[in-house]
Amino acid sequence: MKVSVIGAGNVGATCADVIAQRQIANEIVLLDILEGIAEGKAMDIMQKNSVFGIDSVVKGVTKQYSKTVNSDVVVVTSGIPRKPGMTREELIGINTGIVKSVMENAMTISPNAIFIIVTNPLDTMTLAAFMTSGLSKNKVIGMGGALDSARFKYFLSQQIQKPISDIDAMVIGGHGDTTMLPLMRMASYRGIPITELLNEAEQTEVIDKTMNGGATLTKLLGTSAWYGPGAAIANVVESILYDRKKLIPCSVFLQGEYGEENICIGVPCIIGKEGVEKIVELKLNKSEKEKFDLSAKSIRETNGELRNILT
Ligand SMILES: NC(=O)c1ccc[n+]([C@@H]2O[C@H](COP(=O)([O-])OP(=O)(O)OC[C@H]3O[C@@H](n4cnc5c(N)ncnc54)[C@H](O)[C@@H]3O)[C@@H](O)[C@H]2O)c1
Ligand SMILES: O=C(O)C[C@H](O)C(=O)O
Repeated sequence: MKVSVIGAGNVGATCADVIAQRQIANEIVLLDILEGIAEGKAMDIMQKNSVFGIDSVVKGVTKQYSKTVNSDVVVVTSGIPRKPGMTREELIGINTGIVKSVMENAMTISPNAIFIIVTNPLDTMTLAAFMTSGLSKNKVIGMGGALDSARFKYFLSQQIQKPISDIDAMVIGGHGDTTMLPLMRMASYRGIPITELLNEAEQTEVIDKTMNGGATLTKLLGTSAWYGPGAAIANVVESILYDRKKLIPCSVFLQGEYGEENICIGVPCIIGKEGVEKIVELKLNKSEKEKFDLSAKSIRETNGELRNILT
């Protein structure tokens, strides 16, 4: 099984490393436009593989799309990350052109691949990849909700002082500081509703921390995060390659689901060998639906800018 990762920066290289370490794919190609960076990171990962006796092969290339031929999954991590104080939406100008050109180059050489878009602003870049590629909607998956849900679980575990693996929780909506919708009503600790364990103020605190999770890390690191993102991408890749049919919130093109159309936004999806195999429609209550609608409205505003850039 072959995975290509386009953009060998912090997130792309970490994702390749996790995929290799967990032996999710036997062949991983890292590609970047900067001379030598992908080759160097691939060599470093291979030397780490040598320490642990891992046989997944990681190759690094500069601009050589021919090496990505017939990939089963292509991960798009190319693009500029935000700096402290910025929003993800501010990246739209430069990242749209990058995502468009990467899709053009990668899809002709891997006609059967499923694409995972990571570049920010995530929901709008997923729409850009979908619109400019002409691929079917099941083959273009935006990774945002998988990471946001991981952060939600982390902050819940901190608040209730219980292990992360005992917590189940999901974030839907946009992958933006103000557009995320952490579903507190559905979060649980081993089946016990979290709403029975935390008072309203504590719940609000966890929601705020989750929504600002990316911004908090960007402030601490001076650039955006990579360990959580790399792992969250690898989880989506694994569900596709092994047809695990995991329920993962992903940004996908909606045509009527959740009352929305012609937009990519985070919703729970069954992810398997066909990519997005099913969109699961949760019964949102009035307040959740209002927040989801506001999230979609805000993404549409950014999508308006996208249409201006693309025309
Ligand atoms: N969706 C998410 O959950 C999530 C999480 C983290 C980061 N991100 C986004 O992912 C992107 C990458 O973040 P990062 O921290 O790895 O940034 P980075 O700067 O470390 O790496 C980006 C890499 O992309 C490369 N690149 C630029 N243009 C390219 C092109 N046309 N073809 C191939 N490679 C190209 C750069 O040379 C660089 O190596 C950013 O847009 C960031 O906001 C999204
Ligand atoms: O916060 C960012 O800009 C990067 C990414 O979207 C994240 O959530 O870590």
